[in-house]
Amino acid sequence: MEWEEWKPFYDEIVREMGFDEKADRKASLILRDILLKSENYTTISELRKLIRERAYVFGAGPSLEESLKTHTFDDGILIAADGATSALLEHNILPHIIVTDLDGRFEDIKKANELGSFVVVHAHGDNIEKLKAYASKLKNVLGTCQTEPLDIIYNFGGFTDGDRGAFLAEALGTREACLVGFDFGEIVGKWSKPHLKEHSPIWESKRKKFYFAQKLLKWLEENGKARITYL
Ligand SMILES: Nc1ncnc2c1ncn2[C@@H]1O[C@H](COP(=O)(O)OP(=O)(O)OP(=O)(O)O)[C@@H](O)[C@H]1O
Ligand SMILES: Nc1nc2c(c(=O)[nH]1)N=C(CO)CN2
Ligand SMILES: [Mg+2]
Repeated sequence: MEWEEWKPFYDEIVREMGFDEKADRKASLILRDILLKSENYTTISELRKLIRERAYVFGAGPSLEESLKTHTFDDGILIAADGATSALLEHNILPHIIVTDLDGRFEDIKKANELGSFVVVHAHGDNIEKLKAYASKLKNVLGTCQTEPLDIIYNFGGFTDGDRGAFLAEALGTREACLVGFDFGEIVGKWSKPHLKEHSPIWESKRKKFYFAQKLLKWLEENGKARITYL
């Protein structure tokens, strides 16, 4: 998704969610500084080397568990949205790429990163403290933002960790993005937040996030090159 295509979605998201666009822009500059200082950043060309015809993108919906029990996922590149990383690790599956705004279980993200997962870290106005605490502790980080892209900070489009995973798969050039554990609906999967012990009824801000995630995935289905499928 190009910047001009993303901007109208972003404007609506800022309005509806009540985000501070200036803080989002500041977060992007902060992440850039951290990555430049730590020299731990990577580029889209490095990630493109991993690409396969099929990408599996794992969301944190309740159906994820059953899918992990019944499929091997050995015929594609594996992209985990944030909290889904913990579920994959529990099933001894290491994602090639993790897409996160750093509000998942950091110990699991760090463990996967040490074992070889690339981490796509998203900067926004509400995770500046997390960026400062964690971004320099990772290696092989690709930075993303939701404001104008910078030299080493990319914007492929997409809002939540899950739909950004699908937009990343498209940007990497996969032919098919198969979405696993993307249930949306009324129940939030227990991997979505470190404090959740069980799958939980949806709360208001999450409902809005799911609305935009679905709207963006519909756009991708209609306008992207990759075929979007659901498991
Ligand atoms: N029922 C569901 N429960 C949880 N995640 C889901 C569900 N259906 C789809 N997903 C996708 O899986 C992704 C899991 O990411 P996660 O919830 O960890 O982070 P997030 O996008 O940062 O959300 P938040 O900002 O609310 O923490 C979501 O972004 C969403 O796109
Ligand atoms: N400013 C801001 N931006 C975001 C936020 C958020 O909570 N605040 N959450 C996201 C992932 O769901 C993506 N972008
Ligand atoms: Mg997250």
